[in-house]
Formats: sequence, structure tokens, C-alpha cells
Amino acid sequence: MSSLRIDPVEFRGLACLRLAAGGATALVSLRGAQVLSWIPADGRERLFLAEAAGRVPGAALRGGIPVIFPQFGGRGPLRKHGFARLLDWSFAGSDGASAQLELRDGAATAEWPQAFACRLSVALSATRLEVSLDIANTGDTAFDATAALHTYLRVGDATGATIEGLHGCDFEDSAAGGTLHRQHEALVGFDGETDRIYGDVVAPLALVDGDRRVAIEHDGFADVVVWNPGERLAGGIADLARGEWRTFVCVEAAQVLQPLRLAPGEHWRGSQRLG
Ligand SMILES: O=P(O)(O)OC[C@H]1O[C@@H](O)[C@H](O)[C@@H](O)[C@@H]1O
Repeated sequence: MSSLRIDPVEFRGLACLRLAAGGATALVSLRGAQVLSWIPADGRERLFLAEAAGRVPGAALRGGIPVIFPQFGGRGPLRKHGFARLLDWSFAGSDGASAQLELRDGAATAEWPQAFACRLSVALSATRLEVSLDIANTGDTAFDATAALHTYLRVGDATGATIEGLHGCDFEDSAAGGTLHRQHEALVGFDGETDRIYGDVVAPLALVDGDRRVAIEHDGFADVVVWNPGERLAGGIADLARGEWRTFVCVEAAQVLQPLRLAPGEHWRGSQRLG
């Protein structure tokens, strides 16, 4: 990837880093280490960010790429989707191709009594964005965790968008009480609420939206979550303006069905590449 320029900027009152490389830009908020914008060299924004994001102090930012850790959804005793997306991460430097952000255990993570270090790395080139999450156990007891990169991809109309690459995969349908199914159709579409966890996904995926296509690859993460609330559910989501549900689909690189188990001193890394 070409050499990366990193500048501190403010966006909607949030301290952010603006990344630029090869004619592409990305905006990363220190709150949650959340990528908020990704504009490849063709000048077209690829991520969705809600109008309300950043306007409610302390609230999770709806859109971009939220980092979910140490708990996905309600699968455990912690708050929904864990605390990583709500906390301020620190800028931990750059290797010339990527920006690194870090979150360590402390008073703000006391609800989960584990010692850990998370590092998010964001690498940018003219046509690609790569986000990697590294989780280390820095304590002296093993822990279990679930995690995801909860990517909101911008689309023209979610009801016409499809995901390729999940054919033959088994999934848990969270929109239908967690029932188990197999994906028999070649494409996954978005007709009403769609909330699925596909397990053991190895093939590369693609989001197809009219004549636009985004390739999606992942390493380390075993699962893929596909989510759009649909019109009815979106009506009850306070930080989604009317009609915004139509303009994104989430394709999340996730480690959910088999939680990570890290012994003291161990670490795990997962990545998602878009391009
Ligand atoms: O509104 P939140 O907390 O950001 O969660 C959004 C969605 O995130 C998805 O990952 C979950 O599968 C959905 O069940 C959930 O509704």
C-alpha cells in the first residue's frame, strides 16, 4: 500500500484521524477506533454514516465500522455489543502504511474484569481499505470474548442489494429466534428485517448494488453477520432518520458462534479487506 498521511481533525465534535493515500481518504474516530468514512480514489463514499452519529454525547456512533468487543450483541452479561465502541482509544502510531489505535483495560472497562490490549490497524490504498483487530490477553487468567467489525456499507437501495459468496453456509437467523438454516440461494437479499450469523465462511464475498460492487474478504474471523433492520424495525431505532435504513447494509466480519479463548500471553488477529 502507498505511503500514508495521517492528520488529526475534528468531525461533529469527535477527535478523528484523517488518513490519505493514493488519492483515497478515510476518517477514523478515536471514539471506538471507528472508521467513519472511506472514499477510494474514485471519489465515491463507500460507508454509511447516520446523520445522528456523533450528535448525542456518549452514544454509540451509528455507521462506519464500529468495533465490537468483548461481547457481540446480547451474548453475555455485558452491555449490548460490549464497550469498545463507546470508549476513547489512543493513537498508537503508524508503520507508514497503516494507522494504529489501541485500547487497554482500565477503570472504564471494569465491568469486564480481564486484562487485555486491543489494537486496531487501518490501512488504506487507492482502491482498498484493510481493518485489522488484534486482541491480546495481558493478564494471568484465560478469557473468552466475541468480536466483530460491524461494517455499514452504503448502498443506493438495500432492498435491491445482494451479497454473493454465502451459498451453502449455515446460519443462525437472529430475526427468527436464532433458528438454524442453510443458505440454499446463491444470493442473500434484504427483504424486511435481515439479521443472520453465517458460520465458517471462507469464500470471499461481494456486495452487489446495481452496477456497483464491493469485494469483501476476511482472515481470522470465522463468521459473517449480515444485518439490515428493514423499514418496520428501523422506525424504532432512534438514531436512524426516516429512510436511512434503505441506504446501508451491514456485512460484519465476526467471531461469534465460537468465542475466542485466549490464554495469558496469547493474542488473536482478524482482518476485513474491502475494495
Ligand atoms: O443498534 P446496535 O446496538 O448498534 O445493534 C445493531 C445490530 O447489530 C447487528 O450486528 C446485530 O446482529 C443486530 O441484532 C443488532 O440489532
